[in-house]
Amino acid sequence: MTSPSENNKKTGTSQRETQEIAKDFSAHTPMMHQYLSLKAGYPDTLLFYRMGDFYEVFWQDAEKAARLLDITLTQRGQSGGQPVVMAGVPFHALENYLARLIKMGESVAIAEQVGEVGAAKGPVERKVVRVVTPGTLTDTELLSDKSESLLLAVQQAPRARCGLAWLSVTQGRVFLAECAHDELGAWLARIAPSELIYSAGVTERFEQQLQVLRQGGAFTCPMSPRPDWQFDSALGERKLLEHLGAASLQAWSAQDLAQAHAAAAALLQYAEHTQGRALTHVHSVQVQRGDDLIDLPASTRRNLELVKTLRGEDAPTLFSLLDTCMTGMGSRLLKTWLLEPQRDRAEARQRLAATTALRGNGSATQAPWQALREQLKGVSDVERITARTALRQVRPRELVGLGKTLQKAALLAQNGRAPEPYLVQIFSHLQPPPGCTELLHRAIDEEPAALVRDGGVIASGFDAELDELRAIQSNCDTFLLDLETREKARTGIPNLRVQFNKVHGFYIEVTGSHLDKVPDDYRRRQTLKNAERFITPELKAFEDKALSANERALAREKWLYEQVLDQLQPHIPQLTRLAHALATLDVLCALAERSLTLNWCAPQFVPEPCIEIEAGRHPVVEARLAETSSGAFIANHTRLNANTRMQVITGPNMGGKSTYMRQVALIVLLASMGSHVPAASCRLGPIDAIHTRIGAADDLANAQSTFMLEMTEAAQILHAATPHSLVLMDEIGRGTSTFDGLALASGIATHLHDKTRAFTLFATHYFELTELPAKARHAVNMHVAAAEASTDIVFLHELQPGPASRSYGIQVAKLAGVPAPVLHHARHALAALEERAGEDELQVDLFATPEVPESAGASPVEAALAAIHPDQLSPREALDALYQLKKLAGS
Ligand SMILES: Nc1ncnc2c1ncn2[C@@H]1O[C@H](COP(=O)(O)OP(=O)(O)OP(=O)(O)O)[C@@H](O)[C@H]1O
Repeated sequence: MTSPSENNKKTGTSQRETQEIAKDFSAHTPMMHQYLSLKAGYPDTLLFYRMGDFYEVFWQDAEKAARLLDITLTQRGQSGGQPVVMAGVPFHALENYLARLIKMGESVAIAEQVGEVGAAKGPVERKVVRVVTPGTLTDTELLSDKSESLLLAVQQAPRARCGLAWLSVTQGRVFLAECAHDELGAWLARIAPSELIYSAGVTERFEQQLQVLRQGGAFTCPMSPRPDWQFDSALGERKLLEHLGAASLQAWSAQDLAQAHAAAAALLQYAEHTQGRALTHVHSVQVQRGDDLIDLPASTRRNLELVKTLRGEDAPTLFSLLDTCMTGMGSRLLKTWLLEPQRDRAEARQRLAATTALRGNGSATQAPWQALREQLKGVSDVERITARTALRQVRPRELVGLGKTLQKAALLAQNGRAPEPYLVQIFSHLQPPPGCTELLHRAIDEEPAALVRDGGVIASGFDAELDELRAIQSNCDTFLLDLETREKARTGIPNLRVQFNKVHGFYIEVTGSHLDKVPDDYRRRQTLKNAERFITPELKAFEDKALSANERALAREKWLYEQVLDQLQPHIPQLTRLAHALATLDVLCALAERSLTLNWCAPQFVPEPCIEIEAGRHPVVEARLAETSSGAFIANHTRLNANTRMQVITGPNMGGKSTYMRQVALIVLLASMGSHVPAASCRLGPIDAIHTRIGAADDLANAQSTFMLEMTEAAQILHAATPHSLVLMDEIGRGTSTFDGLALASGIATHLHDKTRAFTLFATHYFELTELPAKARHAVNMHVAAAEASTDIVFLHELQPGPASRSYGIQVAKLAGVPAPVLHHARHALAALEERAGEDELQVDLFATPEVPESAGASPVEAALAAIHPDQLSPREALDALYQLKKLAGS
C-alpha cells in the first residue's frame, strides 16, 4: 500500500508543489489568497467561489468553464503580479450550470460564504460546503426522476479478483460484490455507474483494463483514481458496521468480502467528502452474488431494448411501456426489478401474488390498484427527500411535500385492506414515524419560500420569538401612524409627519413655521430648506428594534429550520422504509394496471426445465401496432422443454423472426421479475441467463469489425450459456462470406445443441441449417409463414412447424421500392444460380462430427499445469513447479 504522499503524485499536486503554491499565496490579494488556499484542496475540480450574487471561477478554472459553458472570460485587476482572469455565473442559475457540467462528466466544488460579513478583517470566511460529482448527486434539479445516480468503487485484489462497492447517495444503501477480473465488464455494464473510483495503487495493467472496458462501452462514466490508503479493508468493515449499528456483518452475509470492504471504505470516504458530512442515512448493506441474478449481459439489454432503444432513445422500450408509476421512486424501483431479476423465484412469486390481489376480481366498481393509485397521486419523492434531510440539504418545499405525503401514507396504512401477506407487510411500513407529520405541519409554512435564507419558511405560531419579530415588521405602519397621531396631539403641530428613509432611518418632520412648538426631547437629525427632522427616544428605540427585526427574524428562521432537521434525524431509518414501501406499492399498482390494460396473464413457475408460452406477443411491437392502427399483432406459441431445446427458425425477411425471438426473451424476463406476461398462458422453468446475439443493421457499414463483434459475442455465449439459459441467435454468420458464415453457423448451432444444451432460438437465412433437426434430437424447424400473390408477398407473421419452403428476398426488395430493372436482373440471376445449385447438389454433411485432431489431447505441459493448485503451493514449491514446466516444454 502506498502512503498518502505517494498517492498525491498520482492524483495531482505533489506536496512540494503544494508548498510552492502556498508560498506564492503571500504575494496575492487577501481575496485571491483565500481562493488559492481553497483551490489547493481541489486541484482537479472546478472551484466555484461565491462572491455576492455570483459564483466566480479564476485562472485555469475560468478558462475551462468559459470553454465548457460558453460564458464570458474577463480580466479584472491584478493579484500576485498576474492579471486576474475570471468568469462567473449568477447564483440563482447555479443548478442550471451544474447540470451542464455534470452531464459533461465534470465535478464542481462549491465554496460558500460561511462567516459573518464584517466579522473579521479581510474577506468573509469561505468554505467548500460540498462537491458535486456525477456519481454523488443529491440535488433534485440535477437528478433524473427515473434513474439512480450511482457511485462505484473498484478494488483490485490478488488472484485476479476485484472488490466492488457502490451506492446511490439518495438511496442510502451500499451494495457489495466480488468478482474475477474477466467478469468485471459484465458487472460494470449491469451496475451502470455514473462515476467510478479506483485505487491509485492498482497495476498499470488493471488501469488499462478499465480503460479498455470503458472504450468498449461496458461503462461510460468518468473514472478517477483515489489514494490507495483509502482502500482499506479493515476500515471498510468498521465503517459498514458503524452505518448498520451492528457488531458483525454476518446477518448481511457480508462478513467474508474483504476486497469489497476495501472498496466500501473508499466509496464511503469519497461520498462523505463530496457531501461535506457523514452519510447518516446509510443504514443498509446488500451483497450481490453473480449467481443470484439472472444474467442479462449488456448486449441483451441493448438488443431487447429494455430501457433504451437501439438508437439510444428512452422510448419505445419495455421500460417505457411498463412505467406508469405515479412517483419517480416507483419508476426507479421498477427499473431495478426489470434489470435485476433473481434466479430464485420467491421474490417474483411474492410480487405476482400481490399484483394479482391488486387487480381485484372485477366485482367492485373500483379495483384495489385504482383506489390505491388515487391516493398515490401527488406523493413526493420521499426517498430523495429523506436522503436530503439526512444530508441537511433539504429545501422547505420538499419538507411540505414530505408532510403531505406522510399524511397520505398514514391514511393508506389505516385503510389499506390487504388480504395478501406481501401487501400486509408493505402497509405496515407505511405508518409515519410518530410526531413527524405534526412537526412538519406546525413548523413549515404551507407555501414557503424556495430557500431558507429568503425567510417566510417557518409557519407562524410555531415559535413565539419569531412571531414577535415578524409582528414588529408588520406592525411598523400601525405604530408610526399611532405615534404621529400622539405626537400631533402632544405638540399641537397639525402637519407633523413621522417618516422613514433608507439613509436617515425614522424621523419626525416639522416644517419651519412650527419649529417653536418642538418639545425638549426632540433631537435634531437633519436640516432641510423648509423643515427640520427629529428623532425622539421612543422613535429611536423603535427604530433599533424594527431595523434589526428583519435580520433577526431571518437568523431565527434559519436556526429553527435546523432544529426541525435535528428532530427529523432519528426518524430517517423509518422514513427510508416508508419510502421503499410507497415505491413498492407504486410499482405493484403499475404492474396490475399494465397487466389489465394490455391483457397479460400470470406466468406459472415450475421446477422442470421449460419455456412454454401459449399465444405470446411482443409487448412493445404490439403496443406500437395498436398506436398506429397498423393491424393486430399475431400471437405465437413457443414450446421449449427437455425434449425440444432448439428452434431453427427460417422465413422471409420482415417475416417476424426477430420479433418472435425477442418476444420469448421479454416474456421470460417479465415473468422472472414478477410481472404478468403478454400471453394466454406461460409455464416457465428455472432460468439463469438470457443471451442474445442479434446484429444491428447499421453494423454492416463496418464489415470487418461487425464480424469480429459477432464472433466475440458468439464466443462469450458459447462459454457462458448453460442448460438453464435462453439463447437468441439471429442470423449468425452473415458478417462474412457465405461458406465461412454457413460453416460457422452450423458449428455454433451444433455446439449449442450438443454441448451447451441451452434453450436456443436460432434464426437463419441459411437453408442448409434446416437439415440440423434431422440429426439433432432436441432441435425442431420452425418458419414464419408468408403467402405469395403473383410477384408480391404477404407476411402472415405466424410461426409454423417445419422449414420455410423458400426465401422471398426479391419480393421484399420490391416492397422496399428497389427499381424494376434491378428486380428483373435479380430474378434472372436467381434462376441461373438455382439451376447451377441443382446440378452440383451439395453433398457436404454440415453437421457431421469432425474427428478430434490428435493435438487436441492434453500435452504433457498442459497435463502438468492442470495438476497444479496455486493456492496450495508455498512460494518455494511454486518456483519448483515453474522449473518443472519449463523442462517439460523444452523436452
Ligand atoms: N407477430 C407479428 N404480428 C404482427 N406484426 C408483426 C409480427 N412480427 C413482426 N411483425 C411486423 O413485421 C416487422 C418485421 O419483423 P421482424 O424484424 O421480426 O422480421 P425478421 O423476420 O426478423 O426480418 P429480417 O430477417 O429482415 O431481420 C416488425 O417490425 C413488425 O412490424
